[in-house]
Amino acid sequence: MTTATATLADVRTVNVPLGSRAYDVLIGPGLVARAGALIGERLGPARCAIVTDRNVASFHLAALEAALGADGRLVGSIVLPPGESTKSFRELEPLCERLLDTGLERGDLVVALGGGVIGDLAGFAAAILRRGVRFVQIPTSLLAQVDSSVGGKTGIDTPQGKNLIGAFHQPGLVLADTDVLGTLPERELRAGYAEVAKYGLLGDAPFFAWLEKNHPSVFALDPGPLTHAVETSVKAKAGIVGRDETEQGERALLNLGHTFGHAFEAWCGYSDRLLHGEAISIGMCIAFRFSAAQGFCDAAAADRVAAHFTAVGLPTRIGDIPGDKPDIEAMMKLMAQDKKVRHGKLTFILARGVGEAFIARDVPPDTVRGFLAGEIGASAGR
Ligand SMILES: NC(=O)c1ccc[n+]([C@@H]2O[C@H](COP(=O)([O-])OP(=O)(O)OC[C@H]3O[C@@H](n4cnc5c(N)ncnc54)[C@H](O)[C@@H]3O)[C@@H](O)[C@H]2O)c1
Ligand SMILES: O=C(O)C(=O)C[C@@H](O)[C@H](O)[C@H](O)COP(=O)(O)O
Ligand SMILES: [Zn+2]
Repeated sequence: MTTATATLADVRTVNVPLGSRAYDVLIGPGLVARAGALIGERLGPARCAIVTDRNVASFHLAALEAALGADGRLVGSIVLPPGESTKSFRELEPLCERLLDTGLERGDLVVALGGGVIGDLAGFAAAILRRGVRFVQIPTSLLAQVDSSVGGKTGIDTPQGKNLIGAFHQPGLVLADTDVLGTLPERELRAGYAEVAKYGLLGDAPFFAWLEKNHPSVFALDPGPLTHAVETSVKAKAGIVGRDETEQGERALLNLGHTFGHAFEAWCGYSDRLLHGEAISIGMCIAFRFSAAQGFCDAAAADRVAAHFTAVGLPTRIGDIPGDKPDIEAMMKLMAQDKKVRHGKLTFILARGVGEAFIARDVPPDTVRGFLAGEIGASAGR
């Protein structure tokens, strides 16, 4: 599914400025077919082990194997089950052993070909294999192209909460081939769009306004608007990560909607019932409604956010989650595991308006409990 006629002139490059660990994110068509040469130019003659999932493999693995096999650098491909539940200890252990069986050395490369699940899992395996081997991200979902492949957060989920076991481990290169999005299911495209909109909501009001107008072209995968949306997102993330790699401060803004959203995902058992992007769509709407309830922003801003997510077909309320409704005490327990908790206090990303998110470190649990109980109550019978 790559464009044979695409040239490197169509490719945008965003640098993630991390000193000795800086790397490029290439965005554009035809990158999978050129992966061998692009990796060779930037990372030298390393050998590669591909990690992917069954869905992605069925469309794109042969092309990547051909690209990496051409110059003899491919040592093997590992194909895992698709879905969030793959981001687990259950899959991590055999993955590490299979990677060791390929004989991959520290200077070699784990190549993650897939969405955020494969990127997070394979990146974490690379971080702990032989105490750290290099890795390359080839993100194949919209979510992975705009968010998870950039910034070095890797890890797995546990019943206690999302991404609670993991490491910061930066990739050496990211190849975001926009052609591969052509095979992504519509629901996954929508879920990834929630993270695109996040960049507008957290710090770029003009970008959010652009999305309100241009979202049909993004969903149609029109190359110009699609590349603009991916590049704007990656630039925003690269800037934040470059200033605060390990989330001591500003990086927490990228967590807008996630304290609520992660708790919903855990409640749903990390299943297809609720995708990550859907969970954070609801989470961002709640964060804006909560901000309005606390007097930080106008109710009109919260309405505007929900109206846009509704327009693109994303869920905005707890009542949009299929099945039984979350239990408030279970939610509070899950949110208490959030990695932003400091001295036992919950941290939320709230907003003064569209494009004006801020970090609120001192939100009293009872205020959150009361508000969220109201959101859950309002969803009853929906
Ligand atoms: N590390 C980070 O900074 C970061 C950022 C955001 C999200 N995440 C994590 O990313 C995960 C979600 O990622 P996701 O939405 O990509 O989910 P995913 O990896 O499960 O991919 C979505 C689905 O689409 C399929 N798919 C992917 N690319 C395809 C393609 N081109 N053609 C056909 N099918 C394709 C996959 O097989 C899967 O079924 C979550 O675990 C989330 O926590 C991490
Ligand atoms: O890169 C970041 O920083 C983010 O917060 C991006 C989020 O979209 C992503 O879901 C991330 O995995 C959440 O991180 P966590 O530290 O809350 O697990
Ligand atoms: Zn996210």
